[in-house]
Amino acid sequence: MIQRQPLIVPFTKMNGAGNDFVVLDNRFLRFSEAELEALARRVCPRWTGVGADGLLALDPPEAASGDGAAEGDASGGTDFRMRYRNADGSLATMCGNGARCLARFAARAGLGRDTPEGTRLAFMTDGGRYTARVTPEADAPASVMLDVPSPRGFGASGATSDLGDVHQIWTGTEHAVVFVEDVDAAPVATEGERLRHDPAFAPAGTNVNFVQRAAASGARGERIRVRTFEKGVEAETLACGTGAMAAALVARLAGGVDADSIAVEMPGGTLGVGFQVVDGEVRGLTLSGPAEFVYEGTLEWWGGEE
Ligand SMILES: N[C@H](CCC[C@H](N)C(=O)O)C(=O)O
Repeated sequence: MIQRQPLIVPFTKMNGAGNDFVVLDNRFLRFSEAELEALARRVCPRWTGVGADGLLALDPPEAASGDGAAEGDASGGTDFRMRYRNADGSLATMCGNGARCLARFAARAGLGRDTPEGTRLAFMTDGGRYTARVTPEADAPASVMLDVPSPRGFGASGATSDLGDVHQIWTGTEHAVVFVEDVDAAPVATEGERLRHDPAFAPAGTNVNFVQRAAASGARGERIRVRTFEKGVEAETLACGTGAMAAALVARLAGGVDADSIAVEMPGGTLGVGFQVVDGEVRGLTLSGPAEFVYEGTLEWWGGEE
């Protein structure tokens, strides 16, 4: 059917440490996966759209039978379903900063359970079931802590780089990690893009993180500096949550950083990564940091492809 009037779509602009998103309340809008893909390509470009690294949609919770990945958690209910599309419309199984922003959006919409420490929420994603805690609205600046399922697939990637070893780890989505002396001088655009397309990561591809360990020798190394080239944005972003976790974990497992709580400085802000390593296994992984509302607006949507 030819649509003669645009649909007026309310949206919220948010960011987590500069990783920015257009957020839709899809409980009411009910856009399909194909529509969300097309919408992401329409609204994420910075000159002709709103400008964002990705599109987030808050969907109603799925029936319990759909929550198969709930990891045997007897209390496996969820408050909502997260959908995420990269700026180019591609699906990412997880976005750490996006999940933190969507948790805050959901808490403000009245979802979750209020406790003295803030609002607790559970939600399903394409990367499994997550829980989050959003600090009370009165406690500015707001911070959101995400509890993250254990990472997988840590090891050598098979890709090579003149910069050194290329590690890989899955923290909800695909990540490569390369250590550098000076992250400010790292060739993020060129070497990041090359590794993103390296056959070792086909067919999914990978996000690529350049990591600088704490400079001072003798320091316990609780701080690292990271810049990330993101697939699906096909550029460096100001911060990446799953990338911060990948960088912190590889720094701990292979980078000589002896800490279970690592501050990850990214160009747009600092994210906190916590975990324990028990018998070589990572447990209790968390990601925390800011999640901010920027503005609300309305989009004109003509449907489908222009
Ligand atoms: N910025 C996101 C990652 C998006 C993942 C995406 N670029 C992909 O894997 O395709 C984060 O905070 O984790």
